Amino acid sequence: MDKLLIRGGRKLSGEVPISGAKNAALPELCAALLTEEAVTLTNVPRLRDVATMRQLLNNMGVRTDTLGERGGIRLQAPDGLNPEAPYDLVKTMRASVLVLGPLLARFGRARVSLPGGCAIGSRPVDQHIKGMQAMGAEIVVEHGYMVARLPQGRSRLHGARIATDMVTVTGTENFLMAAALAEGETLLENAAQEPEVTDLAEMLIRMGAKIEGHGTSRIHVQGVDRLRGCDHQVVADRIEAGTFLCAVAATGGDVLLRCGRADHLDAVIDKLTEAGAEIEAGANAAGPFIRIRASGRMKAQSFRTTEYPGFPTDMQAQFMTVNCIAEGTSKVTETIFENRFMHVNELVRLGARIQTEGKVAMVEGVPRLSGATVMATDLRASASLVIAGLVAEGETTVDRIYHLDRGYDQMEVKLRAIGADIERVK
Ligand SMILES: CC(=O)N[C@H]1[C@@H](OP(=O)(O)OP(=O)(O)OC[C@H]2O[C@@H](n3ccc(=O)[nH]c3=O)[C@H](O)[C@@H]2O)O[C@H](CO)[C@@H](O)[C@@H]1O
Ligand SMILES: C=C(OP(=O)(O)O)C(=O)O
Repeated sequence: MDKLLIRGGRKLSGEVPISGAKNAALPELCAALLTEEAVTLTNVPRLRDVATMRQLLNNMGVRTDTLGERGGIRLQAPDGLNPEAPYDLVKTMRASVLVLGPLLARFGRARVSLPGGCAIGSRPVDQHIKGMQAMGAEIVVEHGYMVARLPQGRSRLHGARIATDMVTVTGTENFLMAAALAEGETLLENAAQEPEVTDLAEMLIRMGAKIEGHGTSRIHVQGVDRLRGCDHQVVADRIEAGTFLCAVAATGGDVLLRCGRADHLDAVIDKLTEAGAEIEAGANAAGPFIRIRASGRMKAQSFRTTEYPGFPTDMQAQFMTVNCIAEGTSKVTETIFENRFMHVNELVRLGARIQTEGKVAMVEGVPRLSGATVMATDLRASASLVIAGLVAEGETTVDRIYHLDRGYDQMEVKLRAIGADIERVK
């Protein structure tokens, strides 16, 4: 099993290219199921989750070809494929649930394993099921699978008003894909406004879907009879960009994030600026960029995770590490997932002072952390430990980094290029 070995204490400087977003690429790979024509995605990040999604699609009969160096993937989903997502593939990646909407919309049936619980909480899919049922699907859960089909005599889902009990990102994405090919109009209330949802909607519109209101909490979809192929570039990963911003805020330095979208990271950038980092957003010939300059100790920042455009839960762990070595005490409240403080005990092993009670972590900043062996428990927890290792005195080993590889495109290579002393060991 791979580990990361980090010798802390170096400032970071230089340029980092930001990859395409995992959370946009995954639904967009699934959107290729909606048409028999070829779909080409570019800027797809090199991640374990992307490989798993490809495997899942290949297993159904979708052809996927890698194109060149720029993260290009061409997909073609023929008629008559096997609309099944087996447990072995689904268990490693919750985003597999995103095949449900497109399979039902195009083939009228799907058999998708329930994703099950994971390190950050129970993560049920009841809203996905409720929404598909509102669009006319019959769904039973048996032997750990969602077995979905259209009633006898129907060949398409129908439009519906879907108001979810909470804002759900993959739920909204599943409904968007299903509604794009349904008969009639769908109204999504309480829809997720995350940039990845908007990027998927833009891809679907390129495929011929009729969607309005994406990027707001009310999305209208007028279903069409068929969708066509398209070319689409995956939006930049705001969470990868935010993670590098936190790394520089923690270590100090001057780094430019190429292709980073500051407009998708307002809540994080506001907090980092209040903490004392200088952040500039702009654009050059290569596209948008974010530049961060940081020196000395940051000032601790309290925050509360909420849906976009609020502070993202996927940045909570990384910002907590910044708070661990900042001046002052901060209160971090996690409102999205029930169990997303798994990094706390590991950060404490590095010398952090954190107390948790339910959804709240109180972090008392300390002047320094000291290297130790720590264990990654989930994707963003891993990133928070890497940042902690970059500032800790001495050597830190981060074990179980397969979690990190699910969602970061060569993180250690990018960090080394800006001066970090970090290596992957087997
Ligand atoms: C692949 C992907 O895009 N993953 C992101 C997506 O996950 P994901 O789409 O799984 O997260 P959701 O937005 O659905 O979850 C929000 C909350 O709703 C609950 N819920 C959700 C659906 C449902 O049917 N029932 C239910 O109870 C969840 O348990 C959670 O407490 O959004 C999360 C919240 O921004 C991010 O942390 C993940 O990185
Ligand atoms: C929780 C995350 O991803 P997933 O929903 O794929 O588990 C994440 O990206 O931080």
